[in-house]
Amino acid sequence: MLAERAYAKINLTLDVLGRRPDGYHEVDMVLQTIDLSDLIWLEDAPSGVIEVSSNAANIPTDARNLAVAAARALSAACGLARGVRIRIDKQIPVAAGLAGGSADAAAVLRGLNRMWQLGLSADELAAIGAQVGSDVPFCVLGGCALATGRGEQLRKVDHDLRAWVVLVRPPVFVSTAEVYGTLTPDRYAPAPASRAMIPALLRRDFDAVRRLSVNGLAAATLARYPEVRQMWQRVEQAAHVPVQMSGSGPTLYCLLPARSMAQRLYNALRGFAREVYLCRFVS
Ligand SMILES: C[C@@](CO)(OP(=O)(O)O)[C@H](O)COP(=O)(O)OP(=O)(O)OC[C@H]1O[C@@H](n2ccc(N)nc2=O)[C@H](O)[C@@H]1O
Ligand SMILES: Nc1ncnc2c1ncn2[C@@H]1O[C@H](COP(=O)(O)OP(=O)(O)O)[C@@H](O)[C@H]1O
Repeated sequence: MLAERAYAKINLTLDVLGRRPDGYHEVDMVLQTIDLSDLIWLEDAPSGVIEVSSNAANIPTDARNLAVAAARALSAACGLARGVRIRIDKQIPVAAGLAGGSADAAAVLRGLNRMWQLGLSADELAAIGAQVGSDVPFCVLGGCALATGRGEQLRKVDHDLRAWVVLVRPPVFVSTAEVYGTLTPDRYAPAPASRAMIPALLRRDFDAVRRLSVNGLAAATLARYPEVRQMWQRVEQAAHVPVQMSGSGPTLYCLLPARSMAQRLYNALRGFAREVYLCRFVS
């Protein structure tokens, strides 16, 4: 039996540059790992079957589970036919823009690489992860990175800015495909915000990082889900600092420079939102 942590991410920036002939969108995003995580348990299954179970009732427990898809992709890439029992202790909210499923998939790739002694490099695992989902390669690497292409091309951003993150998850489930599907060309960014965000991270300029955070999918999600728009307004009123959305949403976040400030905001938001989380950047 082996355990592997699966960390969530937030999008510090997310710019959509255009639509590709394969139906995906060309993106430019600065992704940051945060210390909100699922725990993945892996155990050999003599049956030869890949099985998954979880404490979360709202994720699939068949081949649609991204953890199962990852185990299958890894087996296929290595020409193996081994079984594994996967247990997901879920803490990351589902369909929330925090890459919970991708994080689980990445943890399965890292964990099976150890358990099956495959000796694959992080880059090789990331390439297999790209077959499972656009955000999986980033979740294999973790930390902070610039993600381009459909999100699978990564350049590490080695910064040591410390920041606290207060997350609020409005009570709706958002489909990533649907949000990308409703984007119109007027939402495409002429120049990606990562160009200014990355230098700000590297010089540890917290105020600039907070000011520069953008999300080119936010308008589409807000237009489709009025609950998210409402929550955004309420968080803004309570926080007195900028609010941003992660991924395709609906999770909203505020960045704070100190734990005491983050704790105060967490307490305030708990007054009107059921799902609030206090986290920090993980490098
Ligand atoms: C929006 C983002 C931002 O980090 O995150 P989440 O909200 O999912 O956390 C990602 O781009 C999501 O990545 P991920 O969730 O792995 O996407 P995938 O499974 O590969 O794709 C789901 C669907 O989203 C659309 N899609 C995804 C990525 C991309 N660059 N362009 C797209 O148009 C496609 O319609 C695709 O069928
Ligand atoms: N292991 C998993 N954890 C969470 N969601 C999963 C998993 N496997 C498949 N899914 C499905 O993936 C979709 C996206 O979920 P998730 O990865 O949590 O959100 P997001 O893509 O917004 O970051 C959901 O519809 C969910 O049912």
